[in-house]
Order: sequence, then structure tokens, then C-alpha cells
Amino acid sequence: MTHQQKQTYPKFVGNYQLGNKLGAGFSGAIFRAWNVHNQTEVALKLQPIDEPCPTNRYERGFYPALQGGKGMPTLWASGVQGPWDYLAIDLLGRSLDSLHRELMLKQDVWDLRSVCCIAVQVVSPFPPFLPPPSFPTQGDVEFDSLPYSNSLQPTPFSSCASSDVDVPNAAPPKIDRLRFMHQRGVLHRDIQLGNCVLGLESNEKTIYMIDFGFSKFYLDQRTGRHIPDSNEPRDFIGNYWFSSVRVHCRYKVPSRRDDMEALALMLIHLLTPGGLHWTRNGVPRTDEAHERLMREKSSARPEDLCRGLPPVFEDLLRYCRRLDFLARPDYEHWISEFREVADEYGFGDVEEFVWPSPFPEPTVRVTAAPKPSARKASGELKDVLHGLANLQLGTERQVLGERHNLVNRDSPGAPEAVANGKGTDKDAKGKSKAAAVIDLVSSDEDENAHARTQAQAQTRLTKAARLAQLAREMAAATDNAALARLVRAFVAVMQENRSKMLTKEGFAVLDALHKQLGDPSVFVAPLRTKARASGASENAEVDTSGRETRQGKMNKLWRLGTEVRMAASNTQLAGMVAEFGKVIDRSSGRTVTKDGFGFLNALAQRIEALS
Ligand SMILES: Nc1ncnc2c1ncn2[C@@H]1O[C@H](COP(=O)(O)OP(=O)(O)OP(=O)(O)O)[C@@H](O)[C@H]1O
Repeated sequence: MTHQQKQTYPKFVGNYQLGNKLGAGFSGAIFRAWNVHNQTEVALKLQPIDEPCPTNRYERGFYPALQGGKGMPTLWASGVQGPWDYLAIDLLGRSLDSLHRELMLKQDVWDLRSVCCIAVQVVSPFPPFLPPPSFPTQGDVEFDSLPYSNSLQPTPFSSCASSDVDVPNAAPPKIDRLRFMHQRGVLHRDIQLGNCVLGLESNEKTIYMIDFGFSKFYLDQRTGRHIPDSNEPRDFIGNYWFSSVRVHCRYKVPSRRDDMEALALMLIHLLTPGGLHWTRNGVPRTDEAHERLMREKSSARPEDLCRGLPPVFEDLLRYCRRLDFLARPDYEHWISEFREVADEYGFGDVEEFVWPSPFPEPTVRVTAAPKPSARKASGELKDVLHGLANLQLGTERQVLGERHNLVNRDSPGAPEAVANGKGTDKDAKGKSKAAAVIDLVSSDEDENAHARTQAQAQTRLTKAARLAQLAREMAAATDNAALARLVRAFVAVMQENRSKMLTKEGFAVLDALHKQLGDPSVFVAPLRTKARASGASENAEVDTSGRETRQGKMNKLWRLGTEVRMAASNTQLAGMVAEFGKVIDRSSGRTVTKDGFGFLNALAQRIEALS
């Protein structure tokens, strides 16, 4: 905000009487207001006309293109009166930023259901309601109406200069967000928690996008052509936390891929204790601080940012960074990925944003390396951590010949640049870097936050420690009867836990079993590899990113469950364990499903029968 502290705001603007202030932004303030004729409540965005950054004026230009999409606020009136430029838009509820700040007083990350829901709603799953246009497009640009055409929109807004025009709203058809905006030729360019706002009353489960002050038409309004890329450095427009590395740190021209990357970073932020590490020192106040922030942001590797999360987050981030400037993001694919993760974790339908969450417990969190202070953990916790860090899966007959293969995103020694600080976005102070030891607890420097998360870490540790123990016993087993018993114990541990995700400790159990069934005397490559995409072409049931499709996973697990009953030797069973491990590794969420448990139970029976 610039002038607002000095401003005295009017009591009436246009047809509206101003109420309390709802918020203030970069260059304006926003008030609850009532239409004096019909008492309809709106949010009134007010800005002095001489504001050097006249975002209201810019924003007004985008509303006509965005009217009618669910999750897009209706513009009821706009104009200039005296020294004020105003926009009257739908009155909305709390922003995700406000929910985030409140939630962080209680826990260190969001629950996975809510995050999947934000992903699904903000990316937008459904096609818009207007038919596709028949005017020229370039390449794979997709839009469904003239992006700038007011006349095609069922909008209550008429681009009046100074008089209000209030027209009844058309029923919003379907959920629309980024996809909708992009189809209308608009880039948001300022995706952040504060710009995702919940609706009120009957719309309380809908996330709205607000604040189009930084938006831009990326399609030429006359020809429908995509704006050109450029190598000329340009001023950065966006926000420090989530704007894409390309736009923020390399000064590139934003396109659709950058809105998607900002969304990906925002989602990862919600699942990271203390938030993305470059957000922890607050808004940079000096050029030096900004440079440092950019360095941290651009050097952060997706695998480090997403360690411990279902792979869809890392995949989405990588995908956005690989997309061409002109490319249309595959919104549908990512929607289905997030739906699938939600499904695999047992959340069911995530179309509606329910708050408070029906599954409030944090299900997953980024598991960064602990810093020295975090290593002051209680003796017991420390012992377990060290035990796991030094996990020896059979010292004489080493099961994992190349254990560093398993490091990748989960294990010791990987990230050299995980900066750990405290606090959330704007109130953080300290920051330090630490070498990775093992990623089982949050790296939050704040002891209180650590204590808060310890109970949750214990839950995970219980599963991790039990699986690690099983892997050791598996490596030491000397006959099939013992192996069968251990497979059943493995199933029990996995089923007891709410998260059915196969963690690195789970893969260690499979590795040990694979080794024992195959040939206990020779090296067997670990089942879990980082290069999941390498198997992509060998099977039509994996998608373009190398991920098992849901159907593919089901088919393979079902087939394995059938074939395992007919296996004639331990070697054949070893092959099936390897295949099982690969299917799980390549699936979204890496969860063991009902069919997976079916296979494991049948495997235990068969191992026993072959003894
Ligand atoms: N339609 C609305 N209904 C209720 N509150 C709103 C509405 N729009 C905005 N707000 C509140 O006002 C705050 C500022 O709004 P907005 O982001 O649109 O303003 P801005 O001046 O463009 O801000 P910024 O500097 O963040 O870009 C929001 O974070 C939100 O809390």
C-alpha cells in the first residue's frame, strides 16, 4: 500500500455505501460495501486515481474476459468518482493466506486433502461453457472465446466509465481457474495464497481467484496470436515466493507455464514445515536480500523441495520447468494426477474445498534434513534416527549393493543446499544451512515447532522403525517359512498405517525379500530407482512422464496376484517382487492398494508352499 495511510476514504462511491475495510494491497484498499438501491453487498476496491501503479485500471480490463467462470468474481460495477477509481466485485470470504496463518499456529503443514483440492480447483478440471471460437489460433493455443470480447460474456458488467450498471449474474457453470483464465487468453501472473479466496455461504467450498492487477493477455486481442518470447531482460512482475524461477530470477516473459509453476510452488509451500526456505526471511528489503532470495530459489532442486511428498508434486514442478514458452499445460493430466493421489490416500472426492478439513492431520510433509538444533532431539528419537541412518541390511550378505542408489530424494547426503529457517512467510528471522543426515523429521529450527511436530514424527518413525527392523530380519532369514512370516508382518505394518505409501524403508523390505528369493549370494539392484521415466516406453500403461496410469497399476497388480499363485520357484517369485516394486515406484503416490495387498498375501502363501 502506498497512499492509504494518509487517505481519508469517502463514505459513498458510485451507488455504494462503504463499510469496514477488508484488506489492503499493493496500491489500494478494499471495503465491504452496500448498494444503496438494493442493499446488495459487494467488495469495493478503491484506489486513488493518481496512484502510480493503477492496478484497478488494469484489473478492470480483465474482468469482462473472465466473467461467468466459477471461481471468478463477478464485477458488478466500476468507475471513477472524484479522486477515486473503484471496482465493485463479489464479496468473498477468507483467503488461503489467512487460513494458512491460522493453521500454522497449530500445525506445521497443511493436510494433503486440502492441498489436492486446491490443486484441482485452481488448475481447473472442466471445460468452460462457451463454444470454441472459429478465429485463428497459433500452435496449440487454446481458447474458447475471444479473450477480450465483452459481448460474448454473460457478464453483469458493462464497461462503463463512471456510472454503475448492475445486471443479474448468470449462473456460473463449472469449476474454472487457471485453465479457464488461460482459455480466455489471460495470465494471472500473481498466483499466491492471498489471491486464492473462498466464497461465502453457498460458495464456501469454492476457491476464487482474485487480484488481476498484474494480469496480462497473452493472446493478441486482434489476431489471437501468442505474445512473443524475448531474451531482453524485463522487469519482474509477480511475487517473491511463488513466481516461477524463470520469470523471477531470469527475467523471462511469463506464459501459461509460469502460472502453473507458481501454483506448484504454492502447493509445495503448504506441505513444507516452515514453508519454502526462501520465504522464511520475509519480504526482501534490500537488493542484496533479494539477490540472496533469488539465488536460494533458483538453486533449489525439485527433488529437495519435494522430498517426502507424493511424487506428483515434484513431477508437476519439473513439468512446468520443462514446458515450452508457447505450450499449453496439460491441465487435465495434472487434475487427474491430484485426484488419483487423493483417491489413493482415501480422501475420495476433492472437488470441494472443505474447511476445516475433514482430514485435518498432516498426512505428508517435506522431510528436509535436520539441522544441528534438531539433532538435540530426545535420546530415544535420536537413537532411532541414528539406527536408521546407519541401517545395515545384513553386513555380511549386503542386500543393497549400491545403497547410494536409494539416496535420491530420501536419504542421507543428498541435498547440499537445504536452507532451514524459522517462521512463516513474513515473520521469519533466522536461517541456517545444514548437511543432510536423514530425513525423518522436520528441519524446523524452532524448538517449539519441533516439539509440535515430534508426535507426528513419532507416528512416522513407528512405521519407519518397524519396516527397518523387518528389512533387517528379512536379510537375516534363512528359510522360506521365515520369509513368509515376514511378508505377512510387512503387510500388517503397511495396513495398520493410514498412509499406504511405500516409503524408502518399505522399499528396503522389498529389496531384502527380492535378494533373498533371487540369489542371496549376489548383488541385486535395488527396486526403487530415480529414473522412473526410463521404463516409460516399455509399457503402454505408463503415461508420458513415466508414471503408471491408475488402470495400468490395477492391471499389473491384479495379474501379479494371479500369477504368484502359480510360481514354481523362489527365483520366479523374486522376479514378481521386483515387478511389484517397480509398479509401486512408478505409481502416483507410491501407495500399496487393495490389489497390492492381495499380491503380497498371495506371495506369503506361495513362499510358504515352496518351502
Ligand atoms: N472480493 C473480496 N472479498 C473479500 N475480501 C477481499 C476481496 N478481494 C480482496 N479481498 C481482501 O483484500 C486483500 C487485498 O485484495 P487484493 O489482493 O485484490 O488487492 P491488491 O491491492 O491488488 O493487493 P496486492 O497488493 O496483494 O496485489 C485480499 O488479500 C483479501 O484479504
